[in-house]
Amino acid sequence: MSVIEVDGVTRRFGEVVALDDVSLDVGAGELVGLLGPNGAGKSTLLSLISGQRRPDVGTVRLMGGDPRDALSRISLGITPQETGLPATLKVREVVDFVAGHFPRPVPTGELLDQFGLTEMARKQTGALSGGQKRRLAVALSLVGNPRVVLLDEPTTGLDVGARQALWDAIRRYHAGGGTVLLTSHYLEEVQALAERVVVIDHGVVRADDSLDAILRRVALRRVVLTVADDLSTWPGVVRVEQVGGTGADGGTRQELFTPDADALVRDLVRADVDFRDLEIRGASLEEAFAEMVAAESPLEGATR
Ligand SMILES: Nc1ncnc2c1ncn2[C@@H]1O[C@H](COP(=O)(O)OP(=O)(O)OP(=O)(O)O)[C@@H](O)[C@H]1O
Repeated sequence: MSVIEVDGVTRRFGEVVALDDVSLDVGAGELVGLLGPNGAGKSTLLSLISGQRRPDVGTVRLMGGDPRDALSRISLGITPQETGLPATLKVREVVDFVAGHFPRPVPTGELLDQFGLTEMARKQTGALSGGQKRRLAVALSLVGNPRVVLLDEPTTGLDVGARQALWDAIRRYHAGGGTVLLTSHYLEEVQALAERVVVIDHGVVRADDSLDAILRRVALRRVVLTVADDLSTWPGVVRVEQVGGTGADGGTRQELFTPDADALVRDLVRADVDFRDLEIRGASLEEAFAEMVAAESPLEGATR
């Protein structure tokens, strides 16, 4: 069953075409990563799915109904990019307040526990750090026991530990049958969580496929080894990146990009090149993304 159905949707803001004939179907229980550079149209798409805006052309269905109808949204949780929390309410009070709007909320204590917020339950939200506020904002999207959640850059601004904890919470929700559509500028976040990736750029869907299939589109493999020789002009090596300093034996850790890792390794062995600690890696989502979106795309530095 489709939880989200976006069919031939165009949305303009004046002269700007934020979404251009976008179609997207998300089935129950899917975890979909929506990836795109700044201004690609991701937030606009989420705002149409959550009924905050209407498309100019095309249709959007949420749980089979009109997302502008409150009944369709009863099964929806959402964490927007920026969340305004009432600064003088305590964490527990905010959770209770939001829970009060839903027929089957997650018990407040349980939710606080899941998101590591128990110790700050009595703190006013105005006294929380940016990362704690973000955790609370994502927790609030799940308080109503939703069947689907829309997370707009859920872990922006979080440190590594807090991000991992949030990923675990998202995974748990998904493992329990929940449907997730998340946007992220962190490619490793999409790679870590999503089973399916939708790449959007300039309002157009550029790719919509399983994470594995998207990664397979990138032809290059990475052969990582420590070697003293300069292999940048070796046949079959497209590019070399140095990934570590020079060791006592004169060897440096190098990453060789090649279309055929097997052939390259066979050649190196045949030529008796003295390498060690060989590793072969597939493409990263970052490389796949760069191939799909124009080189001058403003996503530079997106893997912060
Ligand atoms: N309320 C608005 N008024 C005018 N233009 C808007 C409005 N909201 C979005 N836009 C424009 O629509 C396009 C898509 O914006 P959107 O916020 O959906 O992109 P995004 O992919 O979410 O970007 P980011 O990653 O920076 O959050 C941009 O060109 C943006 O300037």
